[in-house]
Amino acid sequence: MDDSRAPHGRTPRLGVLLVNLGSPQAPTPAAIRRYLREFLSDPRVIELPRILWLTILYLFVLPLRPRRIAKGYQAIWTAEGSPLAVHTRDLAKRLNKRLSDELPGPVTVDWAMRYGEPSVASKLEQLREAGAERLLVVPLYPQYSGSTTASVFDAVTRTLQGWRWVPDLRFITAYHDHPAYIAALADSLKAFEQASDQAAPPHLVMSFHGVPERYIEQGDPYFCHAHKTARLLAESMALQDQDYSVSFQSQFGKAKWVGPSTSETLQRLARDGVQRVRVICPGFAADCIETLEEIQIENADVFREAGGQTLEYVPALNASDRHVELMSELIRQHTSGWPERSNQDAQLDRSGVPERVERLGTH
Ligand SMILES: C=CC1=C(C)c2cc3[nH]c(cc4nc(cc5[nH]c(cc1n2)c(C)c5CCC(=O)O)C(CCC(=O)O)=C4C)c(C)c3C=C
Ligand SMILES: [Fe+2]
Ligand SMILES: [Fe+2]
Repeated sequence: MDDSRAPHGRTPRLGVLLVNLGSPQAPTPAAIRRYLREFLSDPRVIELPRILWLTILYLFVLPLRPRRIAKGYQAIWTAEGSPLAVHTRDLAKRLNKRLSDELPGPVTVDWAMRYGEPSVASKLEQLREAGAERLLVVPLYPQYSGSTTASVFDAVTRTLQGWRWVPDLRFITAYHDHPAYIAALADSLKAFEQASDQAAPPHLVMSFHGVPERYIEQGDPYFCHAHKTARLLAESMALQDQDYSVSFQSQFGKAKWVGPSTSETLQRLARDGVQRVRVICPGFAADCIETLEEIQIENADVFREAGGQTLEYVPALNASDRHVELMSELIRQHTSGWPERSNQDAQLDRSGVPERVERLGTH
């Protein structure tokens, strides 16, 4: 059991951990297999009877899928690694600088991946070493889902179970309707519009990652969160019903997923004579295989094959100024008024402290 906290005398630090989903370490079948094994073994992600699912996973998914999707990862991979990891890292770096300048007390902003590297456990350990006695965990999922957000909660609390002295802990469960989030999305749409040479903006598709329909029936708020984000974004852009569609992408497995699916939506629009579409994926804080490959490459083909002309993809918030702005506002709101109960309070007036307390005291 780890039992140290910051040695007394050091100022207690606020630790902020941004957590994203995770990505393979390399765009190779072997690395993808390692990543999928961890990801798809999480019972929060696949809610099938364990033995049944593990049989499918080991007999079919892990032997076949990594090779099938490796090309997709190779198409989006950057010199610095997986886009999801690169953007998440850059966002954390920029936030660390910004909040260190702005917040009154010491702060460290860092990032971790729920699956793969850098792990939640290793980053929590580092924050503890740095004296972070207050900890704010920010899963980078605007819309809550048990399959994503709650799984980050599991990873954090599993690590803390091994600590003797746990930090003061706060956890952001969702920010799907936060005005700063909606403003950031609207701002990136407007910037995209200004850069475009077309007079009228094209039909907007708001595409969210899907989840199995059964999860929603059983009480997961994800579908409602996604629709609320879409409505608020449409309102802030003054869009009429016919100007935009809401759809769900990245279906996985045989179960029925929430719909309508993004590719069917694009086919329907093309059949209805829509020539140009603009796609935004508000549920993805950072670009990744699901946006850069599935939307920008695959679904652009789907749209053209159905008779459409151009699909423009609006990049995720990534490490942009508007994302830094949104995150610093969220973090400020969730940490303001957080009392500094700390080791410093425990620096007792030692007069009259019994010898045994003096000897064992961690103060
Ligand atoms: C943004 C929210 C996400 C939800 C909700 C979500 C649910 C969910 N995903 C799968 C299966 C897969 N997802 C994969 C990739 C992936 N998923 C998200 C986000 C959400 N998933 C991100 C950010 C990524 C990208 C990772 C990257 O490396 O770029 C994959 C891996 C790729 C593939 O094999 O197609 C799978 C598998 C399920 C089953 C699920 C809901 C239960
Ligand atoms: Fe996913
Ligand atoms: Fe996918």
